[in-house]
Amino acid sequence: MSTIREAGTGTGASKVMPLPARAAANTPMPLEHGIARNPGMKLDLGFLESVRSVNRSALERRVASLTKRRSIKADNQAAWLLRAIACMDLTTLNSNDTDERVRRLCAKAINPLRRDIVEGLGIVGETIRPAAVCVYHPFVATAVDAVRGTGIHVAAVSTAFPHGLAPLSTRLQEIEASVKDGADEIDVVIPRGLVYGAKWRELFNEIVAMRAACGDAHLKVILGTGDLATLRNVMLASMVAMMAGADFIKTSTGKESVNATLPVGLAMVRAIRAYFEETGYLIGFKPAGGISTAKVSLDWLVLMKEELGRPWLEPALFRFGASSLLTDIERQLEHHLTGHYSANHRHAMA
Ligand SMILES: O=C[C@H](O)COP(=O)(O)O
Repeated sequence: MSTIREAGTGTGASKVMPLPARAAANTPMPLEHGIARNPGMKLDLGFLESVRSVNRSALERRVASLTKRRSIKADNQAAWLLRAIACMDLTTLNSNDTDERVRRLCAKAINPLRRDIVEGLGIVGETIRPAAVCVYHPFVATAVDAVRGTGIHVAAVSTAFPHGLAPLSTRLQEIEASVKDGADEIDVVIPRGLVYGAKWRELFNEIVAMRAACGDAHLKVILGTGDLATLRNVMLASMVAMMAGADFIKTSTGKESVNATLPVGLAMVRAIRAYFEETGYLIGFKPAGGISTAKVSLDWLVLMKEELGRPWLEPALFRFGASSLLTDIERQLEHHLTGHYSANHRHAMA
């Protein structure tokens, strides 16, 4: 088996998005020294009003060209799939979650691939693990305990996930409780009604308060894009979240009838680019919900590389929110090595 090349080197000559002069002047810290945390900015209603409409068919055409044109094969594909694991928030968000299930999820995160697959790929001794496990608040302490010392983060879905329909004070208390229990990252949901009513200032103020409640924990803002009706709403909600200090913007809870789709993801990625051009800050992106196949994960990675560039193939700026993706990636890697697929139950999850 030949050495696996680093993911991100094999789909062509895409460059990191050029740094515009204005952003270059504002960029607070070069990438090689880490990514400066987005401090947010004042709510710019003028900018929001200037966004007229978003051309859905142009986004769909762009997605089609990216996913059809790019074909990632063999060793190169295995490398990209390992990259997908490293950029994963391995998730369990079920009504029947238990401490025991969360411990099993964490055990899988610590050893995401079977030993024979690790040996076959020639990556013994390399640490390839999901960036985080993602759980409901009551399981944060259990997860923190289970992954202690591994470098895996614990993300908590707080703020009355998945609907966000509790008083703001209750939602802020939930964030504070998750942080107290040791969560490194907090995934919050926005009340979608604030978007329908174009209550941008109220939405902005809520997210500012959530960011304050997070303290040092990183804030991922879930838009629930399947509920937002228009791509313009998706763009505007993305901008408001970033202006309010989001570290990441995230598509979906996994509980909407439509979750992460590539064209909607592209609209959010373009909003990240616009925010970068305005402020110089790099915001992370997390598609989540319904991403369950290795093939689709490759489409998302290609989209990130082509639209934003190499920094967005790192867990600091890109995550999949996924409960079953790891199972399919492990199956595909086994197929890559043996030419055979095994049953899903041979790749035990939580
Ligand atoms: O945030 C993550 C999602 O809830 C996971 O959704 P999924 O179960 O469809 O992978």
